Amino acid sequence: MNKRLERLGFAVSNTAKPLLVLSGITKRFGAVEALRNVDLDVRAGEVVALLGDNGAGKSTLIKIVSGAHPPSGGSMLFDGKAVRQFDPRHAREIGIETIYQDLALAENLNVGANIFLGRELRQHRLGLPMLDRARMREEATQALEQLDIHIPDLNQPVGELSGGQRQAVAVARAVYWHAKLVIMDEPTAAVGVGEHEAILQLIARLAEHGVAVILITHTMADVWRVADRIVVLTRGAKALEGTPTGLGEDAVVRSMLFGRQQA
Ligand SMILES: Nc1ncnc2c1ncn2[C@@H]1O[C@H](COP(=O)(O)OP(=O)(O)OP(=O)(O)O)[C@@H](O)[C@H]1O
Repeated sequence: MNKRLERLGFAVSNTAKPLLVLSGITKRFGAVEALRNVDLDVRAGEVVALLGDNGAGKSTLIKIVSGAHPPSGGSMLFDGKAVRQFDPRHAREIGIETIYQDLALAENLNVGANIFLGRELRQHRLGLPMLDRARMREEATQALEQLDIHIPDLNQPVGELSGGQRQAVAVARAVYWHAKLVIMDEPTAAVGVGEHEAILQLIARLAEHGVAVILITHTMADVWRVADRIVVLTRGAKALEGTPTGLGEDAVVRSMLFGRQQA
């Protein structure tokens, strides 16, 4: 199975151990303690929904995993190695891609150019490095096919695509660059009903291909559709953890509102 995925170009992790292990993560912003002693494991091919009310600490936690903030305390292991360098470029290099709501796409460029944004393929012609547009287009097409994403005209500027298609381009870019963990921040927040479904299917496909997904969402129905596990943060601490069926929606919502004691 892993060999086949590797041939398809997916980054394959050792599934026996968790891919991401956060232990005792704490984050302080001056007097504000945004995270308190948070533990979190995520395995390859697993979709973990990270839930919590506004200000619970979800963004802070994913910013630590994606290298945007260093933690104030605690440790992070990724793919069996301790992470000591917290910067977004390093996170991407080790296989952690974060898809924020703005998707970080260049609206005026086409799909292929977006997949290779900042990491363009070049070829030498007459001794000069030139963009290899043909190869980028070919590889972009393959990256989309691997995830069963259909975009009729790859020459269209990304700004003209629908919200779901743009989300798919951002995911294809992550997978093309060998993401082992994809963090998605409210991916269905700004899309229509049909597109919403397509994004859920995309998340499920990522997991089928062995990619781990951390999903931040406020939409409970999405959690029950795609998540293998739920982690609820309340006021910076982990309040609840378990499978959707094991926990049940009432307990999850109560925990989001009231925290550990009352859940
Ligand atoms: N850069 C910062 N400086 C100071 N305080 C911050 C900073 N970032 C976050 N916080 C504080 O940390 C706490 C957690 O915020 P965070 O944005 O992580 O929550 P959240 O669960 O993502 O909420 P939301 O769903 O509203 O985005 C809040 O009290 C917030 O005000």
